[in-house]
Amino acid sequence: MATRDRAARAAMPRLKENDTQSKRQRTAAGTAPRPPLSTASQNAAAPPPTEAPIEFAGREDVDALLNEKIKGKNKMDYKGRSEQMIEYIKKLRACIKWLLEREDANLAEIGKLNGLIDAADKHHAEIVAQLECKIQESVSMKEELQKQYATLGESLKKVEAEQMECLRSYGDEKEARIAAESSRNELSEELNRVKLEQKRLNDQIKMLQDTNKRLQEYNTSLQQYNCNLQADATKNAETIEKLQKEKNTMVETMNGLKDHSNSLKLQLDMTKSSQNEALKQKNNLLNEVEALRGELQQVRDDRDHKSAEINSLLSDLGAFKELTGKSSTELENVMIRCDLLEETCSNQNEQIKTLQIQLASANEKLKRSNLTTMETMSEYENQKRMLEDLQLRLTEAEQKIVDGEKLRKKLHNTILELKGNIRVFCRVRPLLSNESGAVSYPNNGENIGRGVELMHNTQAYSFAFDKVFDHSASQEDVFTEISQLVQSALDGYKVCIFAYGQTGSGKTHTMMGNPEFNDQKGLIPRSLEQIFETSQSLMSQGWKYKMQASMLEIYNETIRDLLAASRTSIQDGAASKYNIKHDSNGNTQVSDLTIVDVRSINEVSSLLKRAAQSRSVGKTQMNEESSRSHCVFTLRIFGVNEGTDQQVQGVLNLIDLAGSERLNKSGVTGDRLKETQAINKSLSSLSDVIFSIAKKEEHIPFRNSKLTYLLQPCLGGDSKTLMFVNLSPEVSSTSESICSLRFAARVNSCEIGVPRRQTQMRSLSQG
Ligand SMILES: Nc1ncnc2c1ncn2[C@@H]1O[C@H](COP(=O)(O)OP(=O)(O)OP(=O)(O)O)[C@@H](O)[C@H]1O
Repeated sequence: MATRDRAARAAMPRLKENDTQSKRQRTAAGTAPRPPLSTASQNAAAPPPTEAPIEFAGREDVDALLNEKIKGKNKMDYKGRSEQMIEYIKKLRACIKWLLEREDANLAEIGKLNGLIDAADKHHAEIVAQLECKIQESVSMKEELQKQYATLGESLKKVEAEQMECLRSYGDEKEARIAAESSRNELSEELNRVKLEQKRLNDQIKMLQDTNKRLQEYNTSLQQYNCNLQADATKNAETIEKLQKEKNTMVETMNGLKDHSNSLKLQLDMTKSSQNEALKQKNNLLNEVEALRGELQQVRDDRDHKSAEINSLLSDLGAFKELTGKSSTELENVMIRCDLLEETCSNQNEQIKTLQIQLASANEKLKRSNLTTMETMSEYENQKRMLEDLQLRLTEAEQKIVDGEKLRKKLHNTILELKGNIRVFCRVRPLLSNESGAVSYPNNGENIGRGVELMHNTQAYSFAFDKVFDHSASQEDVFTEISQLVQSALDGYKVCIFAYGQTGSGKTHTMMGNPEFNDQKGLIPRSLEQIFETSQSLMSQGWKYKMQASMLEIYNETIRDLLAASRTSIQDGAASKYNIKHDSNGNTQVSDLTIVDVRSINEVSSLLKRAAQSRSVGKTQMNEESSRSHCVFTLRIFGVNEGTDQQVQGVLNLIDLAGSERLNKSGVTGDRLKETQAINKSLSSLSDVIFSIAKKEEHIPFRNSKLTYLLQPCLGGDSKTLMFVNLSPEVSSTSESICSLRFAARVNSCEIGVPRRQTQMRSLSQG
């Protein structure tokens, strides 16, 4: 069969090859025109053409050649016929040659193709052998698989039997497991409960340990801080005292020198006037001497004249005596006259001598007064130089004091900045006449001035803060402690001071006091006075300040503008205005809130009066008491130094919080209950915020109340915050006081971050 295929395949290419060949030749004939085969017959009469090669394109040409007929011009044209015959024979020969060539080419092609077919047959035989091997393998594999299938069938049967067994035992086990699981659930619930309890206890322990650790650290840092502060304060006080003494001495010396200089000036003036007098006298004397000299000359001339006269008279007399012998009386008269003249002459000589003596002594006096004047002048110059020297030293000493003060301020600020905590001061108000006290203070140990102790149900409670003011502390004492903090608002810090405590514990007294009386003024009026005074004194250093004040009240979570111009707008406070917004710099804006530019302390005083009036109007309108609302006074300070172009922007927030008493103690109902709940909500929001900050939680719930949202930049940012915890010392308030103190202690341990000063260069901010 294979041989038959091969023969058929060998025959097929041969025919194909002929076709291909003829096609190729036809294509070649198509592209290159060739002379027609009947050329000879057509040109029989023409002379025989030069031998052109005869080409065949294929079978058609051969058929055409075979069908060609030999025709003469007539039957007798043998010559023409024989020529055509010769031509035809030539063509036949060429055709036979072409056919032979084609036969050779075809044979060569057939040989090549037969070689290819043999190779393909060989390859085919190999593939067939491989396939047969594979088939053998598959058959043996199939047998193997059939055996395995049989074995697996048996195993499956066994497994099914086992599975049935297992299902039966699984049913039993399931029941047992359900029972075990229920008991396990019970146990795990118990375990979870125990774990939760353990976690809670661990947290509590950890918290206590943390608190303890922080308290210890805080205590150490406070001790360190205290020591440093005390050392600084002592050093600064010593330096200031020394500088003050030096300044006083200098001032005294300068005053003495000034007196001395004044007396010297007086003396100099006197000397000058006496010198002028002497000069005048001297001139008079000189004039007199001149006159006397003239007179003397006159007298001398007179005398000479008289002497000449006498001589002439004497000669006349002698001549007369000799010649005429006139009477002796006449002679005597002449003699008397002569004597008189001589006497006058000697008198005048005397006078001249006296005058000369007088002149010499006047000259002497003049010389002496000139000398004294010179001495006085040089002494005056010395004194003047000394005075200038002292003034220079005084300026230097004053500069040193200013520098020392600056350094102290800087150190103080650095300490506060490093500490980063909310500072807490405690103030205990005095007992009223009918009250008995439960508060005492440590009188030895490290807590002097910082500790406060309470007795409650025979148990003692001790607390320590940054400072404790007992009942005897005056408004001024309290202000002295916070004046530096207030001062830093002028330096560009945000400062927030708030008073916390139960009703009647002295918050309003501490914050506002009675501005009408000097010794009863609270922190707000005192701070404002200090800020205005300092801003005035800083003008000499090129600082110019602009201040803006606002004052609001938060009552039942509603803001009321205490500086609004009219009563209506105060009532409007209940509407949806007064939205609180904070910008990226931590500055707070309350929409529609009245902001007043204040230029003097008098303006602030009238503002405070206005606010107090608004509060009392609010009180009667809403039937509330002062203690039921939070009162927030804000002073914004914008400072620019004309010399250095430095700009600062500080804020001072002074807040009198609502009373912090608990509901069960107040025992109130109705509107008062609503008020108390609102107060408790905002104060508990305040404590939530502070404790979240203390725990460094990611989310601080500032937005939970208006108060905390308003204070957000002060509590959660870079401001300097101080809390006053006010206490009522009477026994009945002890439990409320302990609550306040516990809250204050936690606040005290709260780190809110490092205070940041808001300052920039004017050119930058304006560019
Ligand atoms: N340190 C003090 N020295 C003298 N008197 C004080 C002192 N502290 C408070 N008082 C007086 O105690 C009374 C209650 O004080 P104050 O009104 O300031 O308390 P409060 O805490 O502001 O109360 P409320 O929460 O009701 O506003 C006032 O008469 C006040 O003058």
